[in-house]
Amino acid sequence: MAEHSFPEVQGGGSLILAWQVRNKRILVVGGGEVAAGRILNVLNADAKVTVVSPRAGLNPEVAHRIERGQVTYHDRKFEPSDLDDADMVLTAVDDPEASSQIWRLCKERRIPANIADVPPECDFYFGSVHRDGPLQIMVSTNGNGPKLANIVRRQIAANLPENIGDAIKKVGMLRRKLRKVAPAIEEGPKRMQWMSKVCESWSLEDLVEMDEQDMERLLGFYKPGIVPSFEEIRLGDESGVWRFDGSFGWSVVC
Ligand SMILES: C[C@@]1(CC(=O)O)C2=NC(=C\c3[nH]c(c(CCC(=O)O)c3CC(=O)O)Cc3[nH]c(c(CC(=O)O)c3CCC(=O)O)/C=C3\N/C(=C\2)[C@@H](CCC(=O)O)[C@]3(C)CC(=O)O)/[C@H]1CCC(=O)O
Ligand SMILES: NC(=O)c1ccc[n+]([C@@H]2O[C@H](COP(=O)([O-])OP(=O)(O)OC[C@H]3O[C@@H](n4cnc5c(N)ncnc54)[C@H](O)[C@@H]3O)[C@@H](O)[C@H]2O)c1
Repeated sequence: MAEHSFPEVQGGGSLILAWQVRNKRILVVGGGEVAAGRILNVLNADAKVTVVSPRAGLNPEVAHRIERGQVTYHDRKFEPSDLDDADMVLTAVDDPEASSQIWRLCKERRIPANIADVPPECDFYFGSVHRDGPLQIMVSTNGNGPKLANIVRRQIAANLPENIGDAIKKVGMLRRKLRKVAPAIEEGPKRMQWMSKVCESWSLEDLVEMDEQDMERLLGFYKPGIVPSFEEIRLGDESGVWRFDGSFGWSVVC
C-alpha cells in the first residue's frame, strides 16, 4: 500500500477563523486608543457595538463614533449588568483590576472576551489586518511580536496585485449567479470545478473587466462544462466558441 504523507501537527498556534459577528452585540469597555481600534474592527464586521467608558477618557476617534451614532454609548464605568446582553466583550482599560473582574464575569457567563494587555485572559487575540473590499488578510505572531505583525502585514499588502479586491468582488457576483443557474445540491462538485477553472484560467485583469453581460455569456458555458477565455467571451459570435464542437476549453466530467 502506498505510504501516505500527512501534514505534521504544529501545536502552539491559534485557530484563525473569519468570525461572523453581523448584528451580534459586542460590548467594548474603555474608550482610549486601543478601544478605538477594536471598535473599528467590529464595526467593519457589522456588529452592534456598545461602548462603556467615562466621557473624560474618550479618544477623539471613539468620540466621533459616538457622535455619529455608530455605537451605543454609556458615559460611566463598567457595571456587571453591562454583560447581560453581550455576545462578545472587548476590554481596553488602563485599570488591571477592572480588567480582571470583567474577565472573571465573562468566564462565569461563558461570554468570549479579549482583555487588552492580558494575553492569558484572552479567548482570542486580535491580529494585524489588511482589507481590500471583500479581501481580508490577518497576520498573527501569536503574542510574540505585535509590532512585527504590523510590519509583516504591510509587507504582504505591498506585494498584492493592485486589483485583487475588485477581482474577488466580481468572482463573488459570478458565483452568486451560478448558484441561481444551477441551484441543485447534487451539482456542487460540477459548480466548484467550473468556478475553479474560471479562477485559474482568467487573469485578475480579466476578472476585473468582466461585466454583467460577460457573466451571462460565461454562464452559458456552464452546462457543457466549458470555460472559454475572456477574449472568446468578448468576441462573442466571431470567436467560434459559440458554435462549440467540443474541441477546446476544459471539459468538466458531469
Ligand atoms: C496586531 C494588533 C492588533 C490590534 O490590537 O488590533 C495587536 N497589537 C497591536 C499593536 C501593538 N500592541 C503593543 C504594541 C507596542 C509594541 C510591542 O510591545 O510590540 C503594539 C505596536 C503598536 O502599537 O504599533 C503592545 C502589546 N500588545 C499586547 C501586549 C501584552 C503582552 O504581550 O503581554 C502588549 C505589551 C504591553 C506592555 O508591554 O506593557 C498583546 C496583544 N496584542 C495583540 C494584537 C495580540 C497579539 C497579536 C500578535 O502577536 O500578532 C495580543 C496578544 C492580545 C490582543 O490585544 O488581542 C496591533 C497591531 C495592528 C496593526 O497596526 O496592524
Ligand atoms: N493589546 C494591545 O494591542 C495594546 C496596545 C497598546 C496598549 N495596550 C493596553 O491596553 C489598555 C488600554 O490602552 P489605551 O491606550 O487605550 O489606554 P487609555 O488610557 O487611552 O484608555 C483607557 C480607557 O479606559 C477607560 N476606563 C478606565 N477604567 C474603566 C472602567 N472601569 N470602565 C470603563 N472604562 C474605563 C478610560 O476612561 C479610557 O477611556 C492599556 O492597559 C494598555 O497598556 C494594549
